[in-house]
Amino acid sequence: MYVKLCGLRTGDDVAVAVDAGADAVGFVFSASARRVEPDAARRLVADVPDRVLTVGVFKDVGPAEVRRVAERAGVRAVQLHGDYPRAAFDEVAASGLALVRAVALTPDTDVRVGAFGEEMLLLDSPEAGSGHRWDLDALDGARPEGRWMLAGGLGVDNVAEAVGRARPWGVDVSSGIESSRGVKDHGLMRAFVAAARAA
Ligand SMILES: O=C(O)c1ccccc1N[C@@H]1O[C@H](COP(=O)(O)O)[C@@H](O)[C@H]1O
Repeated sequence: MYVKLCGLRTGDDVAVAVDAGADAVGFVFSASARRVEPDAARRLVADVPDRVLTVGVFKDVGPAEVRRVAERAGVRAVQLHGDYPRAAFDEVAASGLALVRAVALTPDTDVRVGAFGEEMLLLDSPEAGSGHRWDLDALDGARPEGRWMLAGGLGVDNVAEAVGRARPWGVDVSSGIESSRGVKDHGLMRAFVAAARAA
């Protein structure tokens, strides 16, 4: 089970995520209580070993700005939330960044992993980063195959049940590992990785 911990903001957050065995860590560059400045993220990214993927998270930000911020921060991948055309993905990928396509599941969602050139697909709630669950029954008949992550209101207490129902390749979490909005709880971070791996 691939595990991404998102919305990290401090050096201690990063150290705990790496020590807990996260596969990927996310830094939010869009409007959010979790937003970090690119230069601050660059200092955090410097302490992440190569085995852990660093992901910049963007919502409704144009491809040129995504590239500029991602390159400034030094992340290796970007996660794009919003109504991006295929050309925007291609423009970002041309700079060598790996892509995570983040979508909410609707009847019109293209759930084929790689349909927009992405390495990973993220199925999230319609309100990204809200901590809200979504109806996993919607996956019946629309379940992706391959490298797709489940997100949206996951936490230590429900990740096993959610994985059992959705059968994702990976999971992604932000709100569920916080003590208050934007403040990571290091005990919950460790417990989440363990619970996801045991699921
Ligand atoms: O966390 C945010 O504020 C955020 C802002 C803009 C785009 C995405 C954001 N968060 C992403 O939401 C999912 C899961 O969130 P949660 O566990 O339900 O809180 C995760 O991929 C975050 O990167």
